[in-house]
Amino acid sequence: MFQNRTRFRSIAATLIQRIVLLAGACLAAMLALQGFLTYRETQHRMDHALAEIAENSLPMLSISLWDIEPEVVQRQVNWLASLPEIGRVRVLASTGQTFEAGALAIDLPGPALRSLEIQAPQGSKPVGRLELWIEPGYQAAQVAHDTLGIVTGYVLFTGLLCLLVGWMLRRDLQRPMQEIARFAAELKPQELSRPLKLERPPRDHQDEIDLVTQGFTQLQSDLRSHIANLDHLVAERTQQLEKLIEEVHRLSITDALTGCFNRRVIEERLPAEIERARRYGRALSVIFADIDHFKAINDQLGHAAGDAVLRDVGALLLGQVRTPVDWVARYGGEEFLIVLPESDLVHASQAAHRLREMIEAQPLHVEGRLLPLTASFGVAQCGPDEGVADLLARADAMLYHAKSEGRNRVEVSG
Ligand SMILES: Nc1nc2c(ncn2[C@@H]2O[C@H](COP(=O)(O)OP(=O)(O)OP(=O)(O)O)[C@@H](O)[C@H]2O)c(=O)[nH]1
Repeated sequence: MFQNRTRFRSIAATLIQRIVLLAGACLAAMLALQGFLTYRETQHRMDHALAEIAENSLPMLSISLWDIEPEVVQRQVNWLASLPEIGRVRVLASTGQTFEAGALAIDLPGPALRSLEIQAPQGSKPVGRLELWIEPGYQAAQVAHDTLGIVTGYVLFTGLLCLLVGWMLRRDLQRPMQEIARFAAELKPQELSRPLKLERPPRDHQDEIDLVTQGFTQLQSDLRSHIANLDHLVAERTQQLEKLIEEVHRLSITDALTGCFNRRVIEERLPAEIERARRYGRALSVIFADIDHFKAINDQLGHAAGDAVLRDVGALLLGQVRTPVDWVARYGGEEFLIVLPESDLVHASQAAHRLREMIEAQPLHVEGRLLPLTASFGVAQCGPDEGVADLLARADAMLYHAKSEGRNRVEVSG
């Protein structure tokens, strides 16, 4: 799921391994302790059994030895040796006779575990001595038997406990943690609203996994609002940028003084207009307008006054054309070009006359003075195969003609 240099192992698996190791160590310690205690208890039990056997055997042995009946004594010794707890039996009679029986060699086990005086029946004097050795195999078997029973219980209990703890760790820790990790790894930025839902048994309390889940949900919500803020910011910035681009574009095609289009628009837009008019068989005309004696205004009233005149004439022209079909551009100096798509020579000529009359009829207010103003116009309609340069040259020739004919005139290229 995750790319990492170190090997992955779940917390639950580590905890289960540690619990099993700890349980093993505890089991071993319990085993040793239980073995020791069982050994002690078995020894005590054997001692007690031995003492009982010896006490019970003494009267019979006393009679047999007093009556000097060796066969009976030997039979009794044999019977004692046949008891499972007894490894070896020896009776030393005061007459010097020895009676022995048992599987255990006498020199192996060391001194007798129990050695008792056998008194004569009347109890006046001893008639012999009874020595008993325990059967080590029997004791070991007893220890093993008792220990095994208890240890089997321990092992079963510990194993069961480990299984239970392992199952709970997997259910309560491993599975939810894996679900959280899988959810986090597969979560896409556009899915931040998808809630993290864990399948957990009902509880009356919260735990660390609930805290992680809540933290994750909080993180998702924070990320969502952060992304929403960013989106909003991007949209706002994009809008500002679009406005700026629009403004930059407007400035790049606008003459700063008059607000008309600049020369660049003439170069870019006029050829396209002519092409469109030709393709659809429509008329297109242009008008050159040039303020008369503008140099005199500059010279007499100053350059600022000249600028004001240019601004006012530009505004007047812009106000009179049929925008956005017709458009006005400052050609240079005090000369304007008015482009009239969809207009033939008659309409263009009428428009030029109307403009001329308006300029003449509205003397401009410049620096508190009323300034009479006229302009000359040259009009031309685009011919069937005519290009931009030829069309402008013809209109310009008409303007030149109007100037030479006395100004404040409209000359139309026939
Ligand atoms: N104030 C101002 N003057 C300008 C600007 N551009 C050109 N001019 C001036 O406009 C004047 C044009 O003079 P001319 O070409 O002789 O034209 P005119 O005086 O109008 O004479 P005619 O056109 O023959 O009537 C020049 O003096 C230029 O310096 C401008 O942006 N502002």
